[in-house]
Amino acid sequence: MMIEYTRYGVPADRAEAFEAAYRRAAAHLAAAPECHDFELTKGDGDYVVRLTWAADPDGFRAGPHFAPFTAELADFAAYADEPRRHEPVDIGRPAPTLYEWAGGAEAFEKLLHAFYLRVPEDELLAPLFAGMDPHHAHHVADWLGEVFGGPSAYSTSRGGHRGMVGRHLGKGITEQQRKRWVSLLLDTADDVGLPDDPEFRSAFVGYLEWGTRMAVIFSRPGAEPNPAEPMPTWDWGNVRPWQG
Ligand code: HEM
Repeated sequence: MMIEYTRYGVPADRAEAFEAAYRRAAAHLAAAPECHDFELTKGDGDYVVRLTWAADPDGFRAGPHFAPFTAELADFAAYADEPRRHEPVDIGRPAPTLYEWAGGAEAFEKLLHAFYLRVPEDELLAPLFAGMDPHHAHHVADWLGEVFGGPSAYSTSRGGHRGMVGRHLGKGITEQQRKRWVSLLLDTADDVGLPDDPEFRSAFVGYLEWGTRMAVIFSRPGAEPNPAEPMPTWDWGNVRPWQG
């Protein structure tokens, strides 16, 4: 993840026009898959833009969203300093990751092994998984662990997001099968003792809803997922158990 900061020394009488221009420019950032997040902050006499890139920002500069983005800001380019590139520095976290809260690799292995033992017994899911790789449970445990803030095990060994998407192509997963996958996994989570506090479970279910709906989309005939899409990462939502 790379973060870019750009300072704009905008004169007070042009501040309103600058904010309006950035609001329009932001639509092009939002549409660019390389841009993970952005923020405009205002100080005493200047603005600072923070752009957080999920992928190489040079990809954005070579892509279709760059020209309309810069066009919106053309009148303000003279006020901009050179963008400064930063990388996050690990200074520890004030909070556990979802991965740590769940119980780490061991918890995900236990969950997925129990889940895929049940899958062949399920009339809706069994046909889809009939030719399943014998290490499937372990691979999905690596995937979930990485998404929830654990080590990059899936990216290192199975090709990251592109690898996972490729293994759903052409599977034609139905909405009924998706719902069953989620409900069977949640039942299994209860049975293996995954944390059941409301905060953890709401974040966990949030990811499962998103991830399974994406899996359905990737599995449709003729689906053409974007190979540049980065590995998703999931964090706590608005509620955190360790804050009491
Ligand atoms: C959050 C949702 C999901 C996640 C995280 C997930 C994760 C994965 C991963 C990581 C793989 C590749 C494993 C490998 O590297 O070998 C995979 C494959 C597969 N997934 Fe999913 N999946 C999800 C949803 C679903 C759903 C809803 C279905 C069907 C109901 C499904 C059916 C399959 C099938 C059939 C394969 C290929 C298995 C094989 O033949 O080895 N997935 N999934």
